[in-house]
Amino acid sequence: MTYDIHIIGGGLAGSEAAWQLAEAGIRVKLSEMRGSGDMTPAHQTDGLAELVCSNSFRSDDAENNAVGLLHAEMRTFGSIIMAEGDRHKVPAGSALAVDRDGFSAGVTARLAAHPNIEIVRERVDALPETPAIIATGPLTASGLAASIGAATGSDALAFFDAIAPIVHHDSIDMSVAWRQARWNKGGDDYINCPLDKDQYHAFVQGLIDGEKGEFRDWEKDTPYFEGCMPIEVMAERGPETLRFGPMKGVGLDDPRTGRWPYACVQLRQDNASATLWNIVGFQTKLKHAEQVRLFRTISGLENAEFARLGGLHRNTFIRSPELLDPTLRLKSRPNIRFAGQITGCEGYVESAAVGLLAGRFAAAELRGDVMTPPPVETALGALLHHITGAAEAETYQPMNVNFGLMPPIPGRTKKADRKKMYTDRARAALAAWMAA
Ligand SMILES: Cc1cc2nc3c(=O)[nH]c(=O)nc-3n(C[C@H](O)[C@H](O)[C@H](O)COP(=O)(O)OP(=O)(O)OC[C@H]3O[C@@H](n4cnc5c(N)ncnc54)[C@H](O)[C@@H]3O)c2cc1C
Repeated sequence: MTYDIHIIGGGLAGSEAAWQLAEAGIRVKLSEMRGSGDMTPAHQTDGLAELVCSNSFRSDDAENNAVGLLHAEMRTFGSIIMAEGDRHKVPAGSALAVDRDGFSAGVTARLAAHPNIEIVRERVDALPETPAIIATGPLTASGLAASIGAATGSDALAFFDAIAPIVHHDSIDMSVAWRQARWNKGGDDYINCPLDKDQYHAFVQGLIDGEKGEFRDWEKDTPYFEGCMPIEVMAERGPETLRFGPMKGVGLDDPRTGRWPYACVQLRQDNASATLWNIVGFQTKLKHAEQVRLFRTISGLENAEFARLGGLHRNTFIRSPELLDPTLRLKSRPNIRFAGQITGCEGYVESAAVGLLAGRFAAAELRGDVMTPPPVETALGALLHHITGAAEAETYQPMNVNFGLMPPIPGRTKKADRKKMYTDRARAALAAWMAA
């Protein structure tokens, strides 16, 4: 097939960009290196849009949370990531969590069946001269990363990211663990494993003393990704840090005591058949044997069998505010757009959203249409401004986003009031932008 645009990388961003372009009638070549003998350190399959760690797209609440609003806006534009996410949803309270294999298979099948898309399993080692979208993510293969470095003239920024462990359900002792969502929001979607005071402090000490993976020289000065911080790094910040983070006991009623536990570990369903559960927020760089030993000190997990253990990887992304224009084009080579986490945005949903924007901008350009970026009042616009470095960048906090973090609106002091105003303002701005 002859094509109008080349997309490199079939992750969340590249898949979404391909879909948006193809739906607009543009012919797309989508190059993905997995399936051709190459692999990244975090992916495990050849499927497109593979989720490399958690199976959650975070809050789906469009009234109270900016990520939820981002979901809603993406659905408005026919997002394939949201459509397949909704189709493969698993219970997770007010969050949208998905069966990762079903989700990835769904995205792969729909892209493969689209008449305007050709998927080629190949690694690309240089930036193309023709119109292209680079969506190779934080684990971009080294040849292309070098080519990007040469074209941008600036050093790539690197940071660490970690993977949480996954447990087989039938190895969890449900006479000790129990099903409940915190504050009962979302029924019994989570499995909870309680820790008493002694157990908790011994666990924290075990994390601090535990043997960790070695750093290589080139990795030593790389900072962590705040939203995916390894538990042992949190433990090192203070004995109570985990108890106020992923090991919070509040809002969880242990049926054996009738009280909230001192600390608690939560597991979230990871596949549709509910045979696999991931330990929420338990990304780690502890050595595998150490992980097994320590996690089995948690009540209910004494005999846990692990489908996957935690891990740690270095990520790469470009300094997008300096390098990209407001429609995600590389300023020095406008035939190239960047999308997804390689732009420095963090999170599955954000990566897909930037893919959606890059796809729509490219489609408009190839058709000869003018397309203005979405206004900053919308969730998509706020994210775009955050990436391209516009003045209002702080209106979108990529991780743990909620409207409470946004700047106060004069005269509106109550949080609920502000949330409603932001939501109403975002909806009006999106409608006006779509109509223009
Ligand atoms: C270890 C790790 C854990 C993470 N955990 C979470 C999490 O729990 N929750 C969350 O919301 N976000 C998480 N993220 C952040 C982010 O959301 C994901 O990285 C997300 O997958 C980014 O989407 P993407 O499309 O930009 O990149 P990816 O999904 O990584 O897709 C990029 C694709 O490009 C391909 N590729 C790379 N180089 C080449 C090349 N030269 N030629 C052809 N193909 C190439 C890769 O094989 C891959 O399929 C994590 C990131 C990492 C690295």
